[in-house]
Amino acid sequence: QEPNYQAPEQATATDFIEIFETLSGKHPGIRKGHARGVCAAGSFTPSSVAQERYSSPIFDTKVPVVLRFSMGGGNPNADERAKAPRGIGVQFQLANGSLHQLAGLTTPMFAGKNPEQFLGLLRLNAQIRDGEAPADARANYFAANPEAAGQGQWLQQRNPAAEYTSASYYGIHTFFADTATGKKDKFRWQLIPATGEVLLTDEERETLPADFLTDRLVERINTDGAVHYYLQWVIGTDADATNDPSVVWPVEQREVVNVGTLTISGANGEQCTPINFDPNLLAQGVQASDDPVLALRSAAYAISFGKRLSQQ
Ligand code: HEM
Repeated sequence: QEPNYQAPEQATATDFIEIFETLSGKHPGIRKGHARGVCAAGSFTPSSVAQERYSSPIFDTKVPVVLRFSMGGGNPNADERAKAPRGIGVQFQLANGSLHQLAGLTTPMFAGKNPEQFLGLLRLNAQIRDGEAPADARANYFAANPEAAGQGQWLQQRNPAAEYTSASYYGIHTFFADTATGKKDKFRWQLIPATGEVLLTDEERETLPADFLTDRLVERINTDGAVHYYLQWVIGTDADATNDPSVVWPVEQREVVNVGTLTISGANGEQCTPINFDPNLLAQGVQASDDPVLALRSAAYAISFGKRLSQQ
């Protein structure tokens, strides 16, 4: 039978949990995605611009945050020198007792316009690895599913960041925020390191060990005391897609609102271990868009969380 290199018609959360295990093996008690990572903690200080413009309690006052930096994929020993996506999870612990969460990547786009395209790519990667499909099947897949190709191209075009704290992170999906005047802003969030992006040199990519990011994170905080990121909301126009995470908005031509500063002052503890960084856990005043990838994530994270807590 001819192998099928097309995107599947359907993609469920369980399909993803299965393909992550096929690609990365069974790792009981560990996250099924972004398996390798490190906790961090700090605070979020809202900007006065955000306080005036938005009604959400996210911006009421300075709040504690718990974070996790990670390598994409289900391998708990993932090579940190790889030109692969990295992630950040952030939990804002609001004064009113509610939570707000972010989970973003170091790429400004996702590998697919919908879960089906992403699942098809992951399944094909497994087939190619196992010799069940020729390596050039990926080019055929991208010809039929061009939206799945952009993230890999973007990653190949640059070295990964030198530290977890010298990378920008992107929310990728579209969200909506209630303004103080009763309107809605359509936005995508991004976290920009205050001291700028720093990438690995080619030499470092050859000489560093496969695990260096946690050491560098701990050293950075010990040396500098704290690390700062600007949390920015890029405001979309009617021209910008709300439901397609493979498309990057033209940020240079858009209004960018500095909504606050994220400060990281500790790392390598256990604070993030009990957290499921579900990106649909949003504080009052912020809503998810109709992005089908965002919608699917909650179920996948819940399955992974349940398995992790029950040592599966
Ligand atoms: C169909 C699409 C996706 C699936 C099936 C998926 C699945 C998963 C799973 C199962 C986990 C582990 C969750 C846990 O055990 O706590 C995870 C973690 C993560 N994902 Fe996704 N994901 C998808 C898309 C995305 C996208 C679009 C982003 C970024 C915008 C993203 C960012 C992250 C991050 C940062 C983590 C690590 C969270 C942590 O540190 O606990 N994922 N993903």
